[in-house]
Amino acid sequence: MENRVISFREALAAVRAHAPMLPVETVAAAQALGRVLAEDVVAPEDLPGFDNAAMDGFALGPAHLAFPPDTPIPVSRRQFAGDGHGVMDGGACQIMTGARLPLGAVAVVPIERVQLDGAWDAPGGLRIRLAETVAPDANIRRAGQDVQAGQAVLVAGTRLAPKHLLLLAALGIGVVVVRAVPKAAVLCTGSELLAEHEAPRDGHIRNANGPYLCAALAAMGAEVVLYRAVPDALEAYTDAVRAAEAAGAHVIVSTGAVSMGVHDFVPAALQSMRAETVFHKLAMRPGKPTLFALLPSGALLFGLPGNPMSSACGLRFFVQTALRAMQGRPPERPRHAVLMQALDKKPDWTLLQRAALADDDGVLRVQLLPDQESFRIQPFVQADVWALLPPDAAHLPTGSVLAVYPIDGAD
Ligand SMILES: Nc1nc2c(c(=O)[nH]1)N[C@H]1C(S)=C(S)[C@@H](COP(=O)(O)OP(=O)(O)OC[C@H]3O[C@@H](n4cnc5c(N)ncnc54)[C@H](O)[C@@H]3O)O[C@H]1N2
Ligand code: MOO
Repeated sequence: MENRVISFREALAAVRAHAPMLPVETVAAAQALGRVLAEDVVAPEDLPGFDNAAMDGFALGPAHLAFPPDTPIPVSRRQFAGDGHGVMDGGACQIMTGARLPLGAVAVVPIERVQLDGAWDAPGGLRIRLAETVAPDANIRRAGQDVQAGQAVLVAGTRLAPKHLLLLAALGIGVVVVRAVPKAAVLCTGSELLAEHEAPRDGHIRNANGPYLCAALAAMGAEVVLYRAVPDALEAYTDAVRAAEAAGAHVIVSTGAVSMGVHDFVPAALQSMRAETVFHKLAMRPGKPTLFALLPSGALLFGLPGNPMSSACGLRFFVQTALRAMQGRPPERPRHAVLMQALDKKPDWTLLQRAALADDDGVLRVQLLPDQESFRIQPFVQADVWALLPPDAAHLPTGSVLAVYPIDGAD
């Protein structure tokens, strides 16, 4: 490990470089929500699969389009969605939205644009008159107009959202090749910690980080295989790390005990386990004492500082970066927003501040919230985004453009 205090960007790059790619597996597309594609998806067929009507109305042949206005055209057949292809036989064909276009049809006119004479089941049958010209191809959805067979429709690294399942189902793709679900463990250190249901005792606090980290990891697509509160003792911590490895965790997230306190034993515990510490201490806030280590088992260990915002920020940026990289996802691209207040900041430090976003007549504006200390939970709850104040600036004037990141990073 370098002894130098490294930058936020260098730390992100180090996490990305050390994150191992997870193996691939094949799963049912219907069960694949939130999973990450390991391969491009190529359309096996056209969408639509056949020429069909876009409106309920009448399919017309080329001769009908040339008729003078008001010429009666007999309706000789009907075509419903689900029918096989039929053939035009000289008359018009009453057709329903989505029904396969009969061979020889060149346009569809909506029912409300024609005058109806007679009735389908009456003697003499149904005739239509066109009040206006109908253009060739009108209201026809052509095969392959949406997707063409052989086209790459989804790229490897895509995290499957409901919209992707729509496309897969339409194309009849029942299975997809995805990355394994990353397994995570959450270890919260601190002899002061109580479970959330316990009554407060003198000097104790409730373990707030644990439930948050478990929920945020699940939202990021990880499976939490172990969650444990760990008293302030080195052996209890090493036991918990071993239990996390035994549970198959690819990523172990611990909170607390990484700073300068008498009980800040995480660095020593990792040394005793022969872990390789990649970094410990960053020029960033919150999260200055953040630690990242590689365990001999191959698991990644994130030692996040105990303050709730320091843990939340470390999970949001470092653990999320690792989970993305392990699943072959590209690095996250932030949005950008215009800063609404001027500020001075410590040069060389990256600050990640809780902020509100506002859409001001199409311009995205970011307002940093007051009270940014890392013990405060309330501004986090009120925030829409983390706003990144870059290290190269000591003064940020109003109107500066900042990168902003959704607060939970669960996309
Ligand atoms: N002398 C120094 N003191 C501190 C420094 C420093 O550089 N020199 N750094 C400060 C910074 S910055 C941070 S961040 C914290 C990090 O401390 P630790 O990671 O060692 O964490 P703890 O001391 O265990 O806890 C810090 C704080 O967070 C509360 N906490 C811990 N776990 C939880 C939990 N699961 N849920 C809710 N709250 C939790 C804990 O009670 C403490 O108040 O160190 C500073 N000190
Ligand atoms: O880095 Mo600590 O997280 O500033 O409070």
